[in-house]
Amino acid sequence: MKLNEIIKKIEPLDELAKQNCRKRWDSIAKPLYSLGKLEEVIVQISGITKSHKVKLDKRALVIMCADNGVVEEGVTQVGSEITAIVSENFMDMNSCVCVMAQQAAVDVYPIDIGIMRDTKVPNRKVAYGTKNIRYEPAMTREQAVQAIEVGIETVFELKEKGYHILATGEMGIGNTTTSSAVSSVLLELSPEVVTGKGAGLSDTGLEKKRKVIAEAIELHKPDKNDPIDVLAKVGGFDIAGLAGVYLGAAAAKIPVVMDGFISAAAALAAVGIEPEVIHYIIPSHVSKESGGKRLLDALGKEPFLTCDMCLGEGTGAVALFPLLDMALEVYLKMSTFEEIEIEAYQPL
Ligand SMILES: O=C(O)c1ccc[n+]([C@@H]2O[C@H](COP(=O)([O-])O)[C@@H](O)[C@H]2O)c1
Ligand SMILES: Cc1cc2nc[nH]c2cc1C
Repeated sequence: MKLNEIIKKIEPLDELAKQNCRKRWDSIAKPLYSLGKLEEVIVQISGITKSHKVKLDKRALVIMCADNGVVEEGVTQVGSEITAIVSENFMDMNSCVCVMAQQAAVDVYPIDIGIMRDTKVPNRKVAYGTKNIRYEPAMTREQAVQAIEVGIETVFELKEKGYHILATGEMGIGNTTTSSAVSSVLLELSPEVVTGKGAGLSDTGLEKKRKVIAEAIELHKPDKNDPIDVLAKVGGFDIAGLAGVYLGAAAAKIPVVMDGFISAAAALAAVGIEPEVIHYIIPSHVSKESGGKRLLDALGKEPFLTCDMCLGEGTGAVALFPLLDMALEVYLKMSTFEEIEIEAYQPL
């Protein structure tokens, strides 16, 4: 599925469906707007799906798994080999997000979009890891587009399987370095401001990480007005794949729940490619990673959850589903003022 054709399919949300959804909320026997963002998110989903009859029965988490050449520079606490190990654990439902997803009835779809060795994870590899951005662009522009298209195709495969809502997740040692680099360029903020410790880096490691990011940006000069250039030069296959998930979801009219820092960096790139995508994205939590809040602010999204999480894998996104379920139950099942009044006037 070609990126250019997908972009053309992305439309504004359906205002009539949103109005009908709002009417239903306003008829429910409770104070107006009293479920706040839980009401708004159901209205958003009705606009995305073009129907006030909102359904969230079938939900899938897409986990883009990939390695990053920049790990050679000592910007992470653990080595690249961990990416493959954790990614294969997804297949055995043996990771934090898998436990959470089972609890929230979310199906888990890990994808090997560029792990550095062969794995038992479904293979959509663009390459065996990216290049080290300190010396070379992470990937070619063609590879960035290919990774985006993997994300788009994944969405359409899941649509075919009947999924009503998607969530984003990723696994890739070193991907907070690439996400920070992408954020630094797209937000026009220094690496100091947007770069944190990722998965448990030391203070000296953090200094090194910021320096490596600054050097990579200086060397490759990514064009902030061209998000594909930014993804190709200082991003990763996982981030590009997730950007494709947002673009694909918007084209397929499927709501997509965004996870933490890496997922938000990918969202910023996707919105840079096609601004209308923003309306199809549902935020979940604010990552504890330094740039997490900055990215949400730039996307104009407020988190539902502030849990100081920074695990990745899609854990924050999956954590939102029980809340979405409660909101939808009230929306679908609660009596209206009219119904209650009629009951109240029934003779005893
Ligand atoms: O999503 C987040 O907010 C987040 C913040 C920090 C770390 N992570 C996870 O940790 C890994 C990246 O950390 P690092 O230090 O290797 O760049 C990667 O597999 C992510 O899923 C995720
Ligand atoms: C063990 C481990 C699990 C992860 N899950 C997401 N990122 C991770 C990083 C590490 C190190």
